[in-house]
Amino acid sequence: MTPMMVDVRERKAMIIGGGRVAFKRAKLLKDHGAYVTIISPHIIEELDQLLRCFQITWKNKKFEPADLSGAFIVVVATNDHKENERIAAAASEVPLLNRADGGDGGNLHFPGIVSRGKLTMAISTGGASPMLASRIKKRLEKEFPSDYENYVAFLFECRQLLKQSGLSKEVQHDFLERMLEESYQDPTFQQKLLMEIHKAREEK
Ligand SMILES: C[C@@]1(CC(=O)O)c2cc3[nH]c(cc4nc(cc5[nH]c(cc(n2)[C@H]1CCC(=O)O)[C@@](C)(CC(=O)O)[C@@H]5CCC(=O)O)C(CC(=O)O)=C4CCC(=O)O)c(CCC(=O)O)c3CC(=O)O
Ligand SMILES: NC(=O)C1=CN([C@@H]2O[C@H](COP(=O)(O)OP(=O)(O)OC[C@H]3O[C@@H](n4cnc5c(N)ncnc54)[C@H](O)[C@@H]3O)[C@@H](O)[C@H]2O)C=CC1
Repeated sequence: MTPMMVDVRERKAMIIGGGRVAFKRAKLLKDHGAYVTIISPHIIEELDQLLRCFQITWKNKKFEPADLSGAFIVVVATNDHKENERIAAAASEVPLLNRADGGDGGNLHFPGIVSRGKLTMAISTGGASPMLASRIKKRLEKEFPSDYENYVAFLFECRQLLKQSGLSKEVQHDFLERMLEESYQDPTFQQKLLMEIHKAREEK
């Protein structure tokens, strides 16, 4: 498996199954702007609440191949292995196919994810130990607390400013390196560096 980032905005995502795994995938895909449809004769309470809060379609029925029409991504997440096999075979033409049960035919695994604004860390063990992925995820969540996203936003702002600055590549590179020094996690120092970049741009 090759790690990649996929843009699912305004793409059709079909999730077959209505349990805990379906809930996790529906939330993730909806958060990233996909049009999500759940196909399952039964859904858990958390999923029911998610449907009420967000625009997610629920087809209260068992899977049929016609359900896959126009799908960009299919998540096979029923608790019936034979049924999962049948769905995966019917979805062979769908660009992205995930099998929550790890069975054959899929070309996509969901990793453990830690997001801090524009920073994304994804952990996959390739089926060796999802629990290890979960442990590593918890370690990363501690190492990068939720306010780390502000620092990432600062880095983004600096880099955008530099790219439009007309400053020489060498000077840009110096700033790009400097902004990674630990002191710039402090908002006061961030402001100082932003002002320095503005000044360098004006004096150019
Ligand atoms: C192939 C994959 C499916 C996919 O790509 O969707 C898959 C498959 C299966 N998982 C199973 C079980 C568990 N999965 C977890 C946890 C996570 N599982 C995740 C991903 C993946 N799991 C993909 C591979 C990625 C990889 O290997 O690293 C994580 C990383 C991301 C996420 O799910 O969001 C998330 C951790 C991060 C987080 O916490 O966010 C736990 C632990 C827990 O819940 O604490 C258990 C119980 C312990 C155990 O069984 O090991 C079973 C057996 C089911 C059964 O026995 O019925 C199968 C089927 C099989 O055996 O392959
Ligand atoms: N990726 C992961 O993290 C994990 C993956 N798994 C795997 O994912 C699968 C689903 O796990 P859970 O969500 O915990 O199961 P679950 O038992 O909570 O839910 C299964 C859902 O499938 C639905 N379903 C059954 N037959 C169907 C059909 N023909 N058409 C449509 N829907 C149907 C049921 O109504 C139910 O909503 C399991 O096969 C398991 O092997 C399980 C745990 C973790």
